[in-house]
Amino acid sequence: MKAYLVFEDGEVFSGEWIGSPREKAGEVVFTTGMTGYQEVATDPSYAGQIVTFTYPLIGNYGIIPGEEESARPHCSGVVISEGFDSPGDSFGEWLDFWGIPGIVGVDTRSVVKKVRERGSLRGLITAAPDSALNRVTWPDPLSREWVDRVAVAQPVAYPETSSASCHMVLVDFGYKQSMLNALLRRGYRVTVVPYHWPPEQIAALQPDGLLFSNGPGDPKALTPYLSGWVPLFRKIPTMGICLGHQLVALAFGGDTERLPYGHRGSNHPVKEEDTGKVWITSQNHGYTVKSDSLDPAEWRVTHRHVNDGSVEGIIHHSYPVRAVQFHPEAHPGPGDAEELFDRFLDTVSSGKKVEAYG
Ligand SMILES: NC(=O)CC[C@H](N)C(=O)O
Repeated sequence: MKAYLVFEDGEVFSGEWIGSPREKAGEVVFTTGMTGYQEVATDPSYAGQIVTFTYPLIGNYGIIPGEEESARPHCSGVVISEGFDSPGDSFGEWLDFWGIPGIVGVDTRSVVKKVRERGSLRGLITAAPDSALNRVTWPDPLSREWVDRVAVAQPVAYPETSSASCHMVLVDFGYKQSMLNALLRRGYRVTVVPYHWPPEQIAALQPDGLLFSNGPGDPKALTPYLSGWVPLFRKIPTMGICLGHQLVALAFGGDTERLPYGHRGSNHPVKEEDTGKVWITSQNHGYTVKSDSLDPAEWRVTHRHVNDGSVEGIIHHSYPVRAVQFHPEAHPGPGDAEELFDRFLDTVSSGKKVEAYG
């Protein structure tokens, strides 16, 4: 069956259907990872987005149980150059099962060039391109609906029973499984809590540390939930990742803005300002913390993107709070930055002050 990717400016790309035969709209983004299509599709941060894979062959190693980043795929659709379906564990059948449409056989280089030149654009995967733009309702990234769709509604404890003395609270905006795994692997007991819980309710759990998770949409959609966090940040070692990083900055009066077309992929170079070391990082974000929006008397920028100089990491001078825009848990992508968990958790377990883990 023919499928079409219709951009909001009217340009149409054609291909063949893959996955579920239903029309869906979303922000068209691209990811440059060479592998990891299953992790990308199940990363809750992609909710509301149509993901274009720049790697030309997708589906070639099937679906691998246990590699999901959450219980199901969340993206609105996928755009693929060449698809490969291995019988029995086919990416296309898996997308179909979960109701996600896709288009294959597309000139993805041209799609990516368009998004890079025009900036972030919305699009629609459809079988009827002619009247498509008249009937579409575009998803609103400033809606909290995206986070509500993917985040927990009730607290969940991991493992179910644990004698671990160190307790981490993961404030959930749509966390990736590998973020939770990174904590469990290091022997922590973790409670995942809904993002809308007031800080006092979270403090009552007596966490030794807080992790603010990744998540979909515009961080400013969450600003009503950020008041009251700063006093907690003063006392409890906290790390923010991706959306969590943006929210930590907003909670302290910083500002965020949209990048022209985002950073998504497993090959983003990030420089650690202190050491000059460059890590190759896994990324998936469309927004960024504005460089000059944080008070330098309070904050130091620890990491910057090598390509565009955007802020990739921050640390507070006196509170035990740090945050990174990239994904130290990787999945998909290289583990260069994984040591950040160890630095953070060192501080959590020893009660050391922030200076020790910069
Ligand atoms: N992976 C994430 O947490 C993404 C954060 C935010 N939704 C952005 O696109 O910038």
